[in-house]
Amino acid sequence: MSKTQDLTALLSDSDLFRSQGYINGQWVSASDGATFPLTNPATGAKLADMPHMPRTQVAEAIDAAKAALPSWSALTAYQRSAYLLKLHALMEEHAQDLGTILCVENGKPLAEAKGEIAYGASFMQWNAAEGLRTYGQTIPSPYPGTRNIVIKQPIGVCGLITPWNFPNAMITRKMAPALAAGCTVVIKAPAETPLSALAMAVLCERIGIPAGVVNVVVMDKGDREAAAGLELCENPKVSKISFTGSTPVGRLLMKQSSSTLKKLSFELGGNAAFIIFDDADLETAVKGVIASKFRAAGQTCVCANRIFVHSKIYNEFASLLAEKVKELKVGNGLDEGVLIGPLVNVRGVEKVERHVQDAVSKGAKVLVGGSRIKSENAEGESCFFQPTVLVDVPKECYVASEETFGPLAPLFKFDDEDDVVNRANSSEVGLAGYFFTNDLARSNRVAERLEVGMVGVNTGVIAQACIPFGGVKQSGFGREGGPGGINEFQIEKVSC
Ligand SMILES: NC(=O)c1ccc[n+]([C@@H]2O[C@H](COP(=O)([O-])OP(=O)(O)OC[C@H]3O[C@@H](n4cnc5c(N)ncnc54)[C@H](O)[C@@H]3O)[C@@H](O)[C@H]2O)c1
Ligand SMILES: O=CCCC(=O)O
Repeated sequence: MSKTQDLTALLSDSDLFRSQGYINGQWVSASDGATFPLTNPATGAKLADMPHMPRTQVAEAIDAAKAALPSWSALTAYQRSAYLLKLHALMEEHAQDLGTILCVENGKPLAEAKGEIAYGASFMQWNAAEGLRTYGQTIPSPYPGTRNIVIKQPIGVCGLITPWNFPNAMITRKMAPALAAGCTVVIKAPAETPLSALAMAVLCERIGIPAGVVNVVVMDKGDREAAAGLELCENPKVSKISFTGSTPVGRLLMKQSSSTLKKLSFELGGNAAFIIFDDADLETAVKGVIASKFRAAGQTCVCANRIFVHSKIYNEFASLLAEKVKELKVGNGLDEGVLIGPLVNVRGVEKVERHVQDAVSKGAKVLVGGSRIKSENAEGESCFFQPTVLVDVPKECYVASEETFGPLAPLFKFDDEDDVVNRANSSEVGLAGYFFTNDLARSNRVAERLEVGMVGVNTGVIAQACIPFGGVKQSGFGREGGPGGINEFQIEKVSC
């Protein structure tokens, strides 16, 4: 029988732990009592039995959001901004508890989880301010005696579908601009990390956000998840879907939303190229790779996936990187000094293993790591994989074309700028790209040529609430954060 873990024992405010959904200001179980077990990926211990909600409850949440819309959208921008600033303050106050919940359900180390809470809170702060600046326009008219006035209005009820890899920040990145704009929301929490979503609902309830403005529905992966997606896409009361997740699910949601022609913004998968030119500062580049590749154990959409190193510095760079990667301590995210936690589930481990085995079978060599880690106290199968560096990786292998979503750094060799930019661009997705160089002219040239939405120049860290976040090609469309992020949740209306 599997062990259970009492998460409340780790919290100073145990009320933040909730294992029911939140609909119309009420904490509710699945209407038919169905549940699914939520487990800690580091230990396999059961954290809670979560509600496995049917489609009818998603429809109820949509009804609640629709009913709450008139009064929420009628508040002044200043009143909504004040709510967001309160949420920001509460998130900072409860960072330790929110970080602990996130660490235990997702696996990322506690310090990193608390960093995510600060990142998540920054979307509240940014959008509290942006909500005050959703300016309209007056446009000179060609007709005498008239003027054209453009105002911005909330788009309406928004369905927010988010992934498990940033259980807090992917929600706040959508919810904050939606609420600031005057929209109400139904959040479909990821099955792997519902507790962080529900803890945010607790904070909303505490600051008096009215019933129905924020709703959180929860269900396991599979049929009910697909039914929830169908309801959100097909229900005419929902005006907008904001989705972060994989490209295949994005394609499906787009198809499903065509019946009601919803406004969509999609932040989908990536396959970031990380290019190190021969004039780069190697110590800085190594730090950049570690930051980009090993954050969240390699489970971020903007992770370096294909690392291209100029042949003149290839061996030196590989050994510097290997030295640092060997030092990364792997373990339970609650333990002191741990920098790499488990992957979110065994499927994630199997994918990394498949990418390593495929590359090695085609001639790559393992410089560091390369295997699963057997975890002595884990129940069932271990979710830990060694941080890995592969060298001499051939062009034709899975890791060159698929997102690994794990702690695997494959080093490809290149000789020529044109060739490496073409290889970087030879992907059907285009979310983030990175390069390291000390040549200013090249820096401008390569940044413009990379077919992605975001470029890191001499840095492996790009995430900030104040910049437009999003991709091109099959990484999706729409931008979150930045000055335009709130526009995704508004319509422009003209009166002439
Ligand atoms: N571009 C970005 O900003 C960004 C950020 C984080 C993650 N991602 C991408 O997300 C992927 C990893 O996350 P994942 O495995 O959870 O992705 P996923 O697409 O399987 O799931 C994402 C969310 O969609 C839900 N979902 C799945 N099928 C659904 C359906 N039929 N209807 C409605 N909802 C459905 C899931 O429950 C989850 O809440 C990676 O590809 C990663 O690159 C992108
Ligand atoms: O996984 C994708 C989001 C990562 C980020 O916001 O930096």
